[in-house]
Amino acid sequence: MNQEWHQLRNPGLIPGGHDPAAAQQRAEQLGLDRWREFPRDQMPPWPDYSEVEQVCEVLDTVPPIVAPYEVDALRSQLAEVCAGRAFLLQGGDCAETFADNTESHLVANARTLLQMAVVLTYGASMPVVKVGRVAGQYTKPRSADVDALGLPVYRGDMINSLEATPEARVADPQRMIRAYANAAAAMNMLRAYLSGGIADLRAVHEWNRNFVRQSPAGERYEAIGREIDRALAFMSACGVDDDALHSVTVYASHEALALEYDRALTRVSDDRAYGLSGHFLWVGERTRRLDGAHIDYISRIDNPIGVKLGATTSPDWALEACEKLNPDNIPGRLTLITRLGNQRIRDALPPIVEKVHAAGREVVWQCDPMHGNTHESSNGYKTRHFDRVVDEVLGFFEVHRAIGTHPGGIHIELTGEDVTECLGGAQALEDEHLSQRYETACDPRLNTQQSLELAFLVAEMLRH
Ligand SMILES: O=C[C@H](O)[C@H](O)COP(=O)(O)O
Ligand SMILES: C=C(OP(=O)(O)O)C(=O)O
Ligand SMILES: [Mn+2]
Repeated sequence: MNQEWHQLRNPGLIPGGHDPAAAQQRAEQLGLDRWREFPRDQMPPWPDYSEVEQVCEVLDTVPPIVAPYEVDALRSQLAEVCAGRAFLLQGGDCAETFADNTESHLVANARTLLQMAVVLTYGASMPVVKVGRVAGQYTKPRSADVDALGLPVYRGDMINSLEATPEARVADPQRMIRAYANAAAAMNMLRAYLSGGIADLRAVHEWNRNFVRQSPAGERYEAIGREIDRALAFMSACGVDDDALHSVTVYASHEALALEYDRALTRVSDDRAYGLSGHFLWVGERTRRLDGAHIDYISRIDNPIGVKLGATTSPDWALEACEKLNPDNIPGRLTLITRLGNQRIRDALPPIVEKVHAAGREVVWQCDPMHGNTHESSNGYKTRHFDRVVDEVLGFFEVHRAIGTHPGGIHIELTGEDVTECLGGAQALEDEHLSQRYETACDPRLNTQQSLELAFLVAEMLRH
């Protein structure tokens, strides 16, 4: 039975139980452990590597967080984005934490993502592929090894604790097991809830109507809100199948940073490997050296993958990354996530896009308007201004429209809670408001209102 199931959906997956010797042999053929030989930035300061290895032996045999056929489905959907026929919305916490891995937090984030997706679907008149930074976003690359208090820096709940004591900041490999358990629980809950009513299009639209009613900037968004009302009424009059409007797929993504974790959750088939710690894995700005461990690892798995491109990226580098990460030029395989900053995007993005495009490289272009727009507030908070976030997305659309490429998607750090971490937006948050609810474990996230406002603004950009 088990064997038939695998063969039906994934011809080639090792059927039935687990054969460590066969798996190891295939892993060697696929080079899945070559990353261990390469330079590795942001290496967690594990005090005792043998404990890491013991933990990985456990993770080697656990059931994966996601299924191979879902990974394949996401790649196909991203191929549609690549072809200009769909839009990618990716978002969630900068850093998930074990403490916040609760039903209410997961639902709030998923709901916000779905609300944004409805608005964007309408604005783009195309399907929106929804990807959460969820069920595994537990590691953080950092700019410095020590924090403001002189303690070893917090590197995400998979590695150490945010608590400000020297003991809590020691990297603890057992945390990978807790991260796995939390990721599995999150994915389990999301799958159930997303097909159990929270994604119902009419309910999601009703929440958006409330947003429009309550937002100080609501008037500006009323027109789109009313148009969506009419579209829904039309669909319902046509008898559009209720089920189709009731359930939604949200894929899971995280930064592939703690490579031991992602490697241990990689499963091998005869001819390919799936990183099953999440559907979509990306390599961050601080770990993207082409001769490094992270790029090598993601180059060998079959998932859709991404790489962040910061302000120092040259067009040649971007092209080389495409050749290395997507040698067969498979549409949907590679997403280039630019995070250049609103002041740079209009100058820095065109040569990158032109070079990659002229070479005929298939990529999804995605804009992360968060990480290039971070500054310190007058009262010492790491923050971002909503206007700069919006302006970077605007610049992204301008550049792609001018070149004739598809502005494929956005990548946002957000939460479905009313935190006060980013400035501006219709609530006009200012420096003095930041202390009210500054709850992030790492970077400042757009709150619910700011996220929805961004979605309405991007919908306007998509329509023009
Ligand atoms: O999420 C991104 C990075 O981890 C983060 O921006 C680095 O932050 P730091 O500069 O506070 O270390
Ligand atoms: C670390 C991140 O981004 P970047 O690598 O672009 O700085 C992130 O997405 O949280
Ligand atoms: Mn971040």
